[in-house]
Amino acid sequence: MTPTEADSATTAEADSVARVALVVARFYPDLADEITAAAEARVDARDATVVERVPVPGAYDAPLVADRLARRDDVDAVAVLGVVVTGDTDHDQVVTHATARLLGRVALDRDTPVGFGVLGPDMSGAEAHDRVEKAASAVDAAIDTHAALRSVTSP
Ligand SMILES: Nc1c(NC[C@H](O)[C@H](O)[C@H](O)CO)[nH]c(=O)[nH]c1=O
Ligand SMILES: CC(=O)[C@@H](O)COP(=O)(O)O
Repeated sequence: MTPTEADSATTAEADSVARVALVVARFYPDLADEITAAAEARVDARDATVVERVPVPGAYDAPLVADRLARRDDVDAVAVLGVVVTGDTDHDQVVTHATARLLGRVALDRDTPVGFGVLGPDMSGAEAHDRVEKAASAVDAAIDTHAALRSVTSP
């Protein structure tokens, strides 16, 4: 292989590595740590790379940060991770539905995949613990959507 061929092969390889940003709602810190570890394992399994990890206080605070990250040229996809647990009121419904809706807007406005890895509503902490892998699968969804976009975008 000539140096020029080697360079273009390296560039093509770099181009195919999805660059993922993680936004982590830390409202329940232990669960957030579990989900982050699982999400980073998914990134590794996909031969992708984490370009940024940004903690936010709660799920509802994630869309603004996801939007800022989705504007960046070095971010191919964003995954938002967190847990919304049921309390005494319907606060969990309000937070989860608003977060989901706003994150959908980020994806469309920024033309960037935003994986939804927020567990809840109608969920206890124990149930969330059992669903850590489901939250982490938002990474796969974001990477797969990035690949889908590449396949349908005109050169
Ligand atoms: N109850 C939960 C929240 N609530 C907090 C909001 O997400 C937000 O931080 C607050 O309203 C200030 O903007 N967040 C979670 O992630 N999980 C919950 O169970
Ligand atoms: C339990 C929580 O973290 C949150 O969903 C809010 O709880 P509450 O409905 O009791 O205000």
